[in-house]
Amino acid sequence: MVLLTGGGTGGHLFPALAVAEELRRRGHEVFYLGAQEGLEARLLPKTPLPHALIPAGKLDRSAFRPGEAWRLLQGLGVARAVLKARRPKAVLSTGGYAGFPGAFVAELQGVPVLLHEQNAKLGLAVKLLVPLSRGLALSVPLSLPPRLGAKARVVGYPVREVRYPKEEAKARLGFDPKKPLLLVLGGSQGSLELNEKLPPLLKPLGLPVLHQVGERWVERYRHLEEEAYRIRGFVEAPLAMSAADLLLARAGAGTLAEAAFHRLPALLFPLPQSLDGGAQRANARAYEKAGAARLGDYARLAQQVEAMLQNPEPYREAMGRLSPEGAAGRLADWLEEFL
Ligand SMILES: CC(=O)N[C@H]1[C@@H](OP(=O)(O)OP(=O)(O)OC[C@H]2O[C@@H](n3ccc(=O)[nH]c3=O)[C@H](O)[C@@H]2O)O[C@H](CO)[C@@H](O)[C@@H]1O
Repeated sequence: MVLLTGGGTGGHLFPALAVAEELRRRGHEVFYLGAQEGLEARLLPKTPLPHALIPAGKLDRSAFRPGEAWRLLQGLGVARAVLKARRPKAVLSTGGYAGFPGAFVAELQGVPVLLHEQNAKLGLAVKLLVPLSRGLALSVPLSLPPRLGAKARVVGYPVREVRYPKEEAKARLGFDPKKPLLLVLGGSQGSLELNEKLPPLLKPLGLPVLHQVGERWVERYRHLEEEAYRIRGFVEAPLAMSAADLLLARAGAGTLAEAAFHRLPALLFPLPQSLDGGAQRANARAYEKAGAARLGDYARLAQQVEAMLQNPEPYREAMGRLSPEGAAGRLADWLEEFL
């Protein structure tokens, strides 16, 4: 049995789910440990995965918050009980505050723990867990101090490797299969900036748009909905990315890895440095440098959209070169070394 843990946001949850699926395909038993208040609390009950949801205090670099510390302590207690009952032979943590308690307890008990970092920078949970871990799987090459570098292997970002034929995907989403489709993704929580700025700029273009605004904002933006401009709280990403001809998005590691898998050209609006320490700006620049995406400019958006729709091939090819295909398999291979 392999215990998978990680979440809070989609960027930490979906890679773990991709690995869970791969392990089950290979005949291994898996169990998922997530956080009560994370995205996983909503999604896990819709999967066939056995799971438990625990209290998991949010880790914060800059401040000590007693409520969160108390939840973390409670979470460590529940994680201990889950590990005792399930007796996993290996643990994979994809980080986020949800991925800390289970992996930390496992490390203290001597159970082999593998970590997966999605971004071009180590997150706090991964940083705290790495000293006692047995391996650090990376999405992209990082320069690390030698004692961490010795544990690290680049495996890529595990994505849900499901593609649909483009016209079929458009029809399934209720769009005209013959027209180009723009997809706006604000990340797993939605992006207020994209929600405010993009509709007035995109609507005059008269192109079909699927705009994911975030579950908690869907009522606020419902009034924007039109026949050709659909508002959704959350979309099924493999279907939406198969259908789309151009992506307008933040620059979360997950969204970008999936765009690469789907060879989907992208216009990127990374989170400001102050909100994530610069991870998304670094992600966006790497994709731009590779020729797979452009940084979005609200002042010139119409020209940017038109140019990319007219000549998508160079972007599609560059996205294809960045595709993380096989990452879930490589992580499953590594976990199997401990079984
Ligand atoms: C605000 C914040 O802390 N953002 C971080 C968070 O991003 P966040 O979780 O928002 O973003 P990512 O782009 O990495 O991942 C989102 C995931 O959710 C999926 N999805 C999203 C919307 C939707 O409607 N349907 C859907 O399935 C996407 O397909 C993707 O798999 O984790 C990422 C990976 O650690 C980081 O790079 C981001 O900086």
